[in-house]
Amino acid sequence: MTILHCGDPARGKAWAEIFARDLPQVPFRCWPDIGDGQEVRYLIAWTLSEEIITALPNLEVLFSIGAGVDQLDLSLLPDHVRVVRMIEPGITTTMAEFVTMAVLALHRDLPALVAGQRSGTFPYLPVKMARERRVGFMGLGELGQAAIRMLSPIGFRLSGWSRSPRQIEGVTTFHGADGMGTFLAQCDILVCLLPLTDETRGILCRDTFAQMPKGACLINVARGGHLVQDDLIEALDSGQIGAAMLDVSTPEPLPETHALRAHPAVFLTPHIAGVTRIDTAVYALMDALRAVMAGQSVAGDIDRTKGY
Ligand SMILES: O=CC(=O)O
Repeated sequence: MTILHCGDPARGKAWAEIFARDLPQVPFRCWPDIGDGQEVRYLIAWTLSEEIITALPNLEVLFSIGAGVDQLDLSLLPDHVRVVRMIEPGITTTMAEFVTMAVLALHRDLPALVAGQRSGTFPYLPVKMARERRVGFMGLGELGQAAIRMLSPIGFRLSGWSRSPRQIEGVTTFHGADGMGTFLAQCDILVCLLPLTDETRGILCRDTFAQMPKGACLINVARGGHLVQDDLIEALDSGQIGAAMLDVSTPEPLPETHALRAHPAVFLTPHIAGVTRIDTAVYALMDALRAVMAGQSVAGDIDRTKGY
């Protein structure tokens, strides 16, 4: 009953040592050193290949190294293989910190201030207080709720949209297709933290931007596939969207000549908002593995029919 790590060798080495100490009954191996492939019941990976899946005929559970699972080609997996995403304090905290930074940066017009520094105009822009700014979250899962908790004491007016109804203290919530228009109409800053599925691909598009207040801002810390990049460029150029902070793009990184790279109203970061931490994720992984071995459900269980 072996667990196989497939990814960054430094992380694999560190985790192998911690497993040997804390969960010695589950041998921990690092790809490509799989030993007897028949023994591997558990795989922890960021992406999948046919070569890996073919080498593991008795695989039972795939653990994602990340919070999302869309980067794993799940069609390679037999239907019975359970998929568990990573829920760990390192990702949650770094994501909440990043979103807080991004919301504050857009709230205080940082892109325009930086552009003003570069051009030497140093514009004296009107200043609003947090209680005058409406921040809306698309996606109210683990990461969205953590960011909301961090932002809440600053005083922003918080709202959220999700596929099915959610109640969160201090947050005005909307759901489903019917709730989308009303939600968007009151987003001065929109934060996307949705899982990427067939339904959410391209959700940040011309039609969505048109329903937001003129000059509203966008933060995408989910996946590049949520955003129709050409629609964003058009919305930025028309002033419908005032500024954007994008931690993800298609592809990553964007080509050097891409219009978003040099756009004065856009901040791009290299998919670094929420980071799986070597020192915290290993304990979350061991907890999830212990629960799985005891036949229990875990918070990160993925419904493979829904994709999240
Ligand atoms: O994008 C990062 C993750 O899925 O954790």
